[in-house]
Amino acid sequence: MTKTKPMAIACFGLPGSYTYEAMMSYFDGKDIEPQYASQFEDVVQAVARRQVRYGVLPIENSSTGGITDVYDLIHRYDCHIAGEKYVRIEHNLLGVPGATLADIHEVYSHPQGIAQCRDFLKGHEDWLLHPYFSTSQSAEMVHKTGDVHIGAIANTISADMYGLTILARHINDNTMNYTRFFIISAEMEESDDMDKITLVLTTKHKPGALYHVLGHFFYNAMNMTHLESRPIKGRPFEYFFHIDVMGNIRNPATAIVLHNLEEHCNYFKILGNYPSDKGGNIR
Ligand SMILES: O=C(O)C(=O)Cc1ccccc1
Repeated sequence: MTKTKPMAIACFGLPGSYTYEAMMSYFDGKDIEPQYASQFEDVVQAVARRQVRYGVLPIENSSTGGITDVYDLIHRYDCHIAGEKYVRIEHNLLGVPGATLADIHEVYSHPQGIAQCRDFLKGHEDWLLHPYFSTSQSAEMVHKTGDVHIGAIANTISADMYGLTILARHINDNTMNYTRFFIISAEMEESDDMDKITLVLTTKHKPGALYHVLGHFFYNAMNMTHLESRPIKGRPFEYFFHIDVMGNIRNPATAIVLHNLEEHCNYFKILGNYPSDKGGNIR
């Protein structure tokens, strides 16, 4: 019997990152071979160069909003969205075994980790905060230093994986803290069970242009679930609009709405049609 090769997946961070959690739950039961990358761009590049089948990246947080550089990268590298996954984010302050909260002077984490724990960190204004590659890489780094004065903001999985202790538990400002992750691919995927569409477009330079774009969804009863505007490089105060709507591009009624919408845009691209995460993890 021939053995099939595991599916190569590019994952942001090191094992234990929140993106790792998203990957493990999205590909649960599948034979995967993860390749870890410290930078968002490395993940997108590996997908665009077809070195891996899929990439996994954070795209949006329920408290801090869109992780905007990821939108730009997916579009710039001509990648597509093949799936999404929501993960509950619970941050902790981790230190080396033997450290106490009073020992900590410096804290490392992904910028999202630091931004989501502002209230807790306000209580420790003397701490030096270091934005770092990912939460898991911060945990690994603290482990390597062996220094009781240095902490990392990360999840409990990273505490276990990198041999750290939890000095303060659940330190995120918002207890209902979720991040949405994208599963990206080089090719556009299509199937009948897909129910969410992500588009990127620019409007014509006319008053009310965005109003008309949004009106297409409203008058055709298409549920728009997200809108993100991103500045266009070299064109001050002009924007790419990234829009999520519910639907399947194989549905003739949906295809007509999208076609009519395209006529009203200067630029229009379907980034992906994928099965929405039914929010099984949101509680
Ligand atoms: O650094 C990580 O672990 C990531 O996956 C990025 C991130 C950081 C904080 C909240 C959600 C995602």
